[in-house]
Amino acid sequence: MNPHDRIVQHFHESIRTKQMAMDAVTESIADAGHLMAQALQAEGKILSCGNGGSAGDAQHFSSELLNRFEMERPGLPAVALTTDSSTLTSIANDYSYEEIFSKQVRALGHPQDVLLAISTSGSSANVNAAVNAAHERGMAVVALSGKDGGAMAGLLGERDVEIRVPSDTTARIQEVHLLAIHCLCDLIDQHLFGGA
Ligand SMILES: O=C(CO)[C@@H](O)[C@H](O)[C@H](O)[C@H](O)COP(=O)(O)O
Ligand SMILES: [Zn+2]
Repeated sequence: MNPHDRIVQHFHESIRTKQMAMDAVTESIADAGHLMAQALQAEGKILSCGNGGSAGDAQHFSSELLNRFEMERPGLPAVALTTDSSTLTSIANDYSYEEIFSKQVRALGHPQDVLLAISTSGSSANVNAAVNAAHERGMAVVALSGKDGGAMAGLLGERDVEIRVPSDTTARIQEVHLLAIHCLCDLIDQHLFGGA
């Protein structure tokens, strides 16, 4: 297939996935936005984590809370657990890669906080360990996943929200995750600061 046709195929697949996902995840995004806004209103913060492209999404989300999304408003408390290379490398080196997020959750997390756990497969051990650590700290979890939800789906409880993208393609799932992240930012702003 020539480059032009490959590009068109990616665009068509992405459009199709977003169309399909819209019906599947709208309610869960609304629930997650409400949960996060309530946490922030209660002086809580949002911790976020993920691997690879999802680490980028974790940082994208935290930056839009700390700085701003579209509305002029004060910064909101958020921490991406994917950025501090000294912390990440020392935990991986001294303990294991699986603990790079969970050890941070245990150090930073409080019951009024929320963890945004991002994994297209739902089977990344370090993200799932962070989910368990968040529960130990009494925190609620918003899971951004895909495929069959992976092992992460089985870790979630009543207070948690799962936003599972109905696709088996990692890149397509990530493209919907980013759209969901922007919806969450908008819902938080609307909930906390009203009107556009
Ligand atoms: O961004 C991509 C693929 O589009 C990759 O970097 C991807 O994030 C990595 O393979 C991750 O390790 C996948 O982890 P997960 O989404 O299954 O938790
Ligand atoms: Zn990617």
